[in-house]
Formats: sequence, structure tokens, C-alpha cells
Amino acid sequence: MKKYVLITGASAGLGKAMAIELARQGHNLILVSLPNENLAELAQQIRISCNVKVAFYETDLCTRPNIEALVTWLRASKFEIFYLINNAGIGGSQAFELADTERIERIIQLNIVGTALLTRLVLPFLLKFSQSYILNVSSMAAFTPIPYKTVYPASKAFIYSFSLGLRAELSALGVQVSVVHPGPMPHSPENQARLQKHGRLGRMLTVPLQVIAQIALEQVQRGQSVIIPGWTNKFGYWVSRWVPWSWRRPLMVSMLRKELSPSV
Ligand SMILES: NC(=O)C1=CN([C@@H]2O[C@H](COP(=O)(O)OP(=O)(O)OC[C@H]3O[C@@H](n4cnc5c(N)ncnc54)[C@H](OP(=O)(O)O)[C@@H]3O)[C@@H](O)[C@H]2O)C=CC1
Ligand SMILES: N[C@@H](C=O)C(=O)O
Repeated sequence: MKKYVLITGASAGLGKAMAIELARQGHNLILVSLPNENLAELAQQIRISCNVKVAFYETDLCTRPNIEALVTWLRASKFEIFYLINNAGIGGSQAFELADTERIERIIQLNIVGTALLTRLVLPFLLKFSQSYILNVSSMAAFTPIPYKTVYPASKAFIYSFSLGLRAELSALGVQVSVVHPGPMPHSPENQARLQKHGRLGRMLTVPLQVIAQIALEQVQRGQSVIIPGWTNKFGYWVSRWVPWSWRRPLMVSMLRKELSPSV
């Protein structure tokens, strides 16, 4: 039987890094992301370099019909899926009063609704195995409110709570649920520009993409529930638990205002 790992948001960033790492370990993959982002080329590169099976499906996971169509395709193709990685997610920094309502809706649809619905619909595939895995990608943003990001951290707090609840519910059925909380990942020009504005702090919080992918996948294999890559992010988690929000709030406001200020 050919077992597959299904990864959403696999065309770029962390999703792509995890796809490559899993293929190196010999896993067959199903890659999902938005149309027209060279997913076919990536699939072919991975097939050739890692000698594994790679299928791909291009869709916008912001709508329920698209998610249902994806799952219909998975069933029709008779894939045996033992590992689901819910990685696709969007965010960004902007004053809430200027935010486009469509953008707000897409963040919630993709990060929250899409993750919950896809997980529910893929679960029957996972339950066919005596041991299977779900890895949800949250963010360090899950642990604190963030002004000028507002909806994004709230969506990632959902992923954190959803993952822990689901883990408690599904462990008896042989499905292990983990959640990873990356800090900032400067792999796109937009993210690099934002991080540069935080100078040394931004650099300290940054863990290379491949390292995050390796840590996340390794910790899943060890049965870890909450995965926080990098000691600076672990310290950030500790701060979010023990330093009152009233103390952290002015710092957050100033950091995020700096991030939004025009580049010099
Ligand atoms: N970037 C960062 O600093 C951090 C990111 N995260 C989280 O990590 C995850 C990966 O982030 P990152 O690697 O930066 O992401 P990228 O923006 O680099 O890539 C996002 C991936 O998701 C796909 N995607 C975006 N929108 C949709 C959609 N509507 N339907 C289907 N696929 C979609 C993209 O597809 P396509 O290429 O086709 O557009 C792409 O493959 C996300 O959940 C993010 O919230 C957490 C902490 C920090
Ligand atoms: N992708 C998110 C990273 O934290 C963001 O847009 O802020």
C-alpha cells in the first residue's frame, strides 16, 4: 500500500520546506496550494530528486465547495493518507480601520474554517491506519494579542486550542495531533522588509525555514503536542505566559507601529 502525506500551502515557504524534508525521508506526497504557483514543477523536481510519488492539486482553500472538491478527488484517486499537515495560512500587518473586509474574511476562512473543515473531511482517511498524524501550523502569534495584526493572531490562537482539543479527542483512535508555532520566517521579500525594521530582535527571533521544518517533523515523530522551534521563541512563549498583557501591550504597539512605518 502506498501511504501519502497531504500538505496544504506546499508551493512555498514552510510547506515547501516540509514537503522536501518528508520526501527526503522517503514519504509520498500530495501537495495542495493556490493555482498557478508552479506546483507541477515542484512536484516533478521532488519526484526526480527523491524518487517518491508526488501528486498535486491546485485550489483556493478559502471556500467549502473547493475543500469538498479536493476531498472528492482524494477519494476518487484512492489515496491512502496517514498524515495531514494543515500549513496553508495567511496574515499580514495593517491598521484594522484600513483593512479590506475581503482580506479579513479570507484570513478567517483559510486559517480557521478551512483548517477545521479539511481536518474533518480528511479524518476518515487517517482513521484507516492504526497510527496516523495531524500537524497544524500555528504561530508564535497564537500566544499573544498583536495590535495591527489583530485577526491573524486570533486565528492562530484558534489553531492552538483546536489542536489540543482534537489531540485529546483523537488519541484514543490512534490519531496524534501536534501543533507547531514558528516565529517570524523571512523567506519572502515582504517578510524580510518587516523583520529588518526590528533589527537585532527580529534576527534573534528568526529560525531558518529548513530548521523549523526539521524540528517540527522530528517532534511529531517523538509525539510532542506543542512544538516551539528555537530558544528565543521558547523564551517568548514564557514571557507571554508570565508577563501581564498590560506590560506587554505598549511594547507590542511600538513594535508593530515600527513595522508599519514607511521604509527608510
Ligand atoms: N511567514 C511567517 O513569518 C510565519 C508564518 N506562519 C504560518 O506558517 C504557515 C506557512 O507560512 P509561510 O511559509 O510564510 O507561507 P507562504 O506565504 O510562503 O506560503 C503560503 C502557502 O499557502 C498557500 N496558500 C495561501 N493561500 C491559500 C489558499 N487560499 N488556498 C490554498 N493555499 C493557499 C500558498 O499557495 P501559493 O504559493 O499558491 O500562493 C503557499 O503555498 C502559515 O500558516 C503561516 O500563517 C507562522 C509564523 C510565522
Ligand atoms: N505570516 C504571518 C507571520 O507571522 C504574518 O503575516 O504576520
